[in-house]
Amino acid sequence: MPRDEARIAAFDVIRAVDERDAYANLLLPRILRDRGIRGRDAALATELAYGTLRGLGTYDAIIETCTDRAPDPDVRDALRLGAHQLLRMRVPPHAAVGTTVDLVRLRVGPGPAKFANAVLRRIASRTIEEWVPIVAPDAATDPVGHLAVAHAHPRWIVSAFRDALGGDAELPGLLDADNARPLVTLVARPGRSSVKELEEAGATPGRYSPYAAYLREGDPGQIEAVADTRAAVQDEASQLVALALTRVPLDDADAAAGGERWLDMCAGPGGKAGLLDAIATYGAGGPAGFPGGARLLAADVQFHRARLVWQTTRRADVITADGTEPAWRPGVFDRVMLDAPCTGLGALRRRPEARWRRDPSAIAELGRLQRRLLGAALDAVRPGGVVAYVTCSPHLAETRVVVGDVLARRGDAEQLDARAYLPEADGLGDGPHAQFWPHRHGTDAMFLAILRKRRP
Ligand SMILES: C[S@@+](CC[C@H](N)C(=O)[O-])C[C@H]1O[C@@H](n2cnc3c(N)ncnc32)[C@H](O)[C@@H]1O
Repeated sequence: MPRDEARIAAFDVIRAVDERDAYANLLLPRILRDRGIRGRDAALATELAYGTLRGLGTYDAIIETCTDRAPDPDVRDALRLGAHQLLRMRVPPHAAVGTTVDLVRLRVGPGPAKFANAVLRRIASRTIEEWVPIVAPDAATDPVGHLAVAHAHPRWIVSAFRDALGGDAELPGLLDADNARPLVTLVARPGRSSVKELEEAGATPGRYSPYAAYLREGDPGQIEAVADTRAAVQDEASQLVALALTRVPLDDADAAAGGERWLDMCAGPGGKAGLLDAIATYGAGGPAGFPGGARLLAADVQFHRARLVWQTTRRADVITADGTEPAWRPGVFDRVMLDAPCTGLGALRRRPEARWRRDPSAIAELGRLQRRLLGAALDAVRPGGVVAYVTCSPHLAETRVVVGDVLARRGDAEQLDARAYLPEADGLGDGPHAQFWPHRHGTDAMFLAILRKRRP
């Protein structure tokens, strides 16, 4: 019988994530390439690995109900993989059970295979709709706990999303959007590529960003414009927050004199810097857009991430520097992008295991760093200049609270209505900040606040 390469690959990825904190989105492509797994088998391995990792919380609750002793970690990983096939994929039960038992026999041994067989049969006795009321807290008395198990998210993340959304109504939609594979979105960097060029390579125009194109199938790395950094993979909200910064008018004498100076303070790996570099050089390409002729300095505290920025930009100056101990003179920049280090809770759909790894205790420390960086960004910008504070997280403690605290502490900045610079998108919230959402916009949950430094 031929070896079930797709399931073996998925199992090996799940084991590596569990055992040594590997990143599935880095490891899986390597395993597929090294083992020559392509086409439908590669697609199956991806769905098995990513789907299982996303659903861990739900599957573990069900496995616990179906066992009288805790399984060894390798057996538990196989049971999780089997549970995903039984409960969320259209794999016939006999095939899901049989292939998982074979996998346990191959990778662990014959004794555990018998045990796995018994547990999987119990799991297969109910559908996911029947299991959830059994293993999840009651929805009426503990709605957050219920959603956490039903939609496979840690409870603290569901709570944080509920706070950021301001209620329960949209929560199931948001959690479902996190569980779906995101579209691959490309950016055609203006002056260097065009949406038309990406369309010719098989993509379709994006919904919001004038530079976006969706790639429904195929490897983006094979597209010529992507291979030579004229285009790139970039979430549409990421494109829009960078564009928004360049749209804020600086209608005063300082801006008119000579070209503008821009700073991207936390630039690695260079998604936003790549777009800002192209707009700085060639202009935004639209009637109201920035006309070009600016100079971008891109910095990151980590050398290897600064290197990635250097590889993806053309004209920008790129340095390794700590934004909290600036390597630049204060008050010299017209526009500053601060895409702050954050929990990344807005991009959970991209990294299947990330939700189970994030630790709420990191928020306090990140919050201190975010406040210091935002203070430093305001120091770096000249009076009349603007700062974009961006996070790929909707968590209030990383977004509104940080901006509110920094504004309250210093009297030299005011918040603009960021939504005014994002006319393409609605549903961005009550302002003055803008909050994108996966379930509303099909983008990451990106947050943008725009601050203007007051004149003395
Ligand atoms: C959210 S990522 C930026 C993503 C990037 N703007 C993009 O679009 O590709 C945050 C970055 O901040 C960097 N960073 C963290 N602390 C920093 C500091 N004190 N100064 C400068 N960069 C820092 C991290 O190395 C990381 O690359």
